[in-house]
Amino acid sequence: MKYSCLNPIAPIGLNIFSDSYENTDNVDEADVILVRSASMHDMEFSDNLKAIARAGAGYNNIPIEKCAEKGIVVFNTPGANANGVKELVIAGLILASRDIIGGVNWVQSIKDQPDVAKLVEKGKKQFVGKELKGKKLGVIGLGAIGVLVANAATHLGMTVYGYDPFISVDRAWSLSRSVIHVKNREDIYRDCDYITVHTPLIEDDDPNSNTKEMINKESIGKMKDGVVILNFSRGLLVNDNDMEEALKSGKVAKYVTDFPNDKTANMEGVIAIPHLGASTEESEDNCAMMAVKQLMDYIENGNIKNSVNFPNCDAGECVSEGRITILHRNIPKMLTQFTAAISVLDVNIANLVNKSRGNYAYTVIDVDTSVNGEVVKKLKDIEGVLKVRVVK
Ligand SMILES: NC(=O)c1ccc[n+]([C@@H]2O[C@H](COP(=O)([O-])OP(=O)(O)OC[C@H]3O[C@@H](n4cnc5c(N)ncnc54)[C@H](O)[C@@H]3O)[C@@H](O)[C@H]2O)c1
Ligand SMILES: O=C(O)[C@H](O)COP(=O)(O)O
Repeated sequence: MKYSCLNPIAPIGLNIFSDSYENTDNVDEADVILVRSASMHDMEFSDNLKAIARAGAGYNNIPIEKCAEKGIVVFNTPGANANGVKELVIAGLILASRDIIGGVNWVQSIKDQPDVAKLVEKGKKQFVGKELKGKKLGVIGLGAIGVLVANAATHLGMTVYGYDPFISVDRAWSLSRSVIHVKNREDIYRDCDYITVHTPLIEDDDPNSNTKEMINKESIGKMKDGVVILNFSRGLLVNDNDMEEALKSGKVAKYVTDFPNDKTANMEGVIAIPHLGASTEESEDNCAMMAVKQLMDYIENGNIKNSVNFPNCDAGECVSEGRITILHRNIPKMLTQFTAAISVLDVNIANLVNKSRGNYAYTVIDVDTSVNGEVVKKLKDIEGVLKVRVVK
């Protein structure tokens, strides 16, 4: 098996690959690809490519539908970098409230003058800030990161409002009881001094699901004067023109973003961080290890965990004589056709697992004899089959 990395991936993760895996710089010959934020939208994928692992959370840099159509399973590593982002969000809250950046830059500007200590005491009043304790924080999106941010902020003495209409049961369990559950974004807009967004970038006609540019003229208009907005999710969650106007008028006091661009990097009132949320040794290690383990389990056993375009499926370790995996469309009569194709050739099915997700489905078939090319050909010829792989 050959793997290719489109971004630097932490060695502790790559070292998990056994001797059966070798690195290649030629993406066209790779069986699996590891990626962080490199855009894959303009890439052509070879027929040999079986899986892509995003060592991170957001996968908007990967064309997941196009991959599904080619039978390429795309994984991400949910939660693996959440603590790194949480800590930077807390730093963002503090940077927006205390003029640490202005103060530090000012000290640099006076450092060659005589009696710096005296100048500091005289000049520090220009950098007076506010405390977070007692302020209201709205967290939109209570996933791996949002929950950690919400919980941490309660320990800073903030009153925290949380909004997520799609929150998972596990996340709900881990959310502090001190977090106030709100059922619509408007409550957050109306009441909060700080608003932080932790949803994926989603473009959808349904305004409840859509997150693209959810921070815009209209939503900002519903917010408190002097609100602070933090965006450690994706730049496109915010309409930059509307933000510029709101910063100029003072409606928004500060905009903290981990995704600066040509416009926001030049805007007054913006604290621009160069996408450092997950750039900690710990997060990079966690993501790399999780990504490699998921890829190996898929290659060696056909198991799918944390895919973003195919259903999760755990058929266990492959102990039977043969195992075939089939990525296919989620349409009627597929299983009947698979079993028919296999039984015609006198092969006995020992175990079968079938899972579906939206338009796509996945079937793992364990057989009592080793799999021959004829079986594979018969399966591949079935309408709706996207990829057939002999795992063993
Ligand atoms: N700055 C960074 O370096 C960095 C690092 C990791 C993740 N991210 C970004 O942060 C996002 C969130 O990461 P995560 O690990 O918490 O992901 P996650 O999948 O655990 O959580 C996302 C949450 O958003 C919720 N959600 C989806 N649509 C929503 C909507 N319309 N309104 C409210 N909530 C909605 C989901 O229900 C889910 O609970 C990622 O998608 C990525 O874009 C950035
Ligand atoms: O979605 C993510 O996981 C983050 O944006 C991190 O991206 P990175 O791996 O390029 O730092």
